[in-house]
Amino acid sequence: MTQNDPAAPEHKSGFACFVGRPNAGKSTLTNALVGQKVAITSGRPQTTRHTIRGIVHRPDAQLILVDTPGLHRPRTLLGERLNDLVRETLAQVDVIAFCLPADQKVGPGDKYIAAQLADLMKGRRPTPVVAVVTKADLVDRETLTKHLLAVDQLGEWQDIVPVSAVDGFQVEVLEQVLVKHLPKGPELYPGGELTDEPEAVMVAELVREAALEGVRDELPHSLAVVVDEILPREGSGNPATGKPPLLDVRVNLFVERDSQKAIIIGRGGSRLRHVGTEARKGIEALLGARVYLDLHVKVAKDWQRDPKQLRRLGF
Ligand SMILES: Nc1nc2c(ncn2[C@@H]2O[C@H](COP(=O)(O)OP(=O)(O)OP(=O)(O)O)[C@@H](O)[C@H]2O)c(=O)[nH]1
Repeated sequence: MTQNDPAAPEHKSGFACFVGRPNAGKSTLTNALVGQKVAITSGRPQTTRHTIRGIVHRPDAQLILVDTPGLHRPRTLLGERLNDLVRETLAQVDVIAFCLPADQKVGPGDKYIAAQLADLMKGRRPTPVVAVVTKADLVDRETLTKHLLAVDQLGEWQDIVPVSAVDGFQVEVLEQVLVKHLPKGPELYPGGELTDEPEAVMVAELVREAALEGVRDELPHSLAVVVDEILPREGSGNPATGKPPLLDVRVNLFVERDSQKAIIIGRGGSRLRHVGTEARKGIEALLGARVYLDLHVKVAKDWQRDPKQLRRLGF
């Protein structure tokens, strides 16, 4: 069947959104579907702060993935804002993928989300929900079967799909299932475009990822990263030869306490230098140019609880 075939199914397009408790594998799955690193994964809970879209292009469909922060019980003002953001997103998408990791029993966090989704499904225009059992590679067949049954009991899902983003198991099947729920429609984004996030947000995410690598405790919730400026350095680069300019990228890392600042910076600044080197590699790949990365660590006391600070930091 060709695209010009009158019997060919019409093109579909729309939005899918991933929800699930922190660390459920939402970002990794988004990346596996889109095939490029657009959302950060740091191995720590609640690191995805921004709604990042990846786009799956197919001849018959365009699937736009909205990767949200985990829907969780709010403990702080930041938590409440994140939940509002999630609910707003959920009401607007065409299909929701509820991620539940196969290597963890269905717990209170999952039940909380299931209850929220059940509420949403009672609405006038209920959004279909597909349950996705992630990290299938981490468990044996028997455990997976038991888990699928437990997930089935948890709510009224349109489909239940086990996947592994790491070995690719059933990732295509999931894509198929999500596309099935999209309405007929034209391409919403021109071909080839993988994300519509502003570059600055992606640069901030790369720095955040590098800064969180290997640090335990409170830090994931207490670190906000804001890109101050991205400027081509004067006199660098040569349009005639196609040599890209050197970019000066200035980034602020906000923590809540002096002790956290010390953790980020490390002894004699060694850790921050390492963070800079790691983040720079990703930013150069992203922007396709050489980068001079200037990192500044600042203390913004209790920023998670202060509405003014939250606004200033972009939440
Ligand atoms: N073995 C295995 N590990 C996975 C898989 N998917 C994700 N992980 C790991 O699980 C951890 C969490 O994955 P993320 O994709 O960051 O999870 P998330 O749901 O986006 O997390 P938050 O942003 O905190 O809500 C990371 O260490 C991933 O490498 C998978 O299919 N198999």
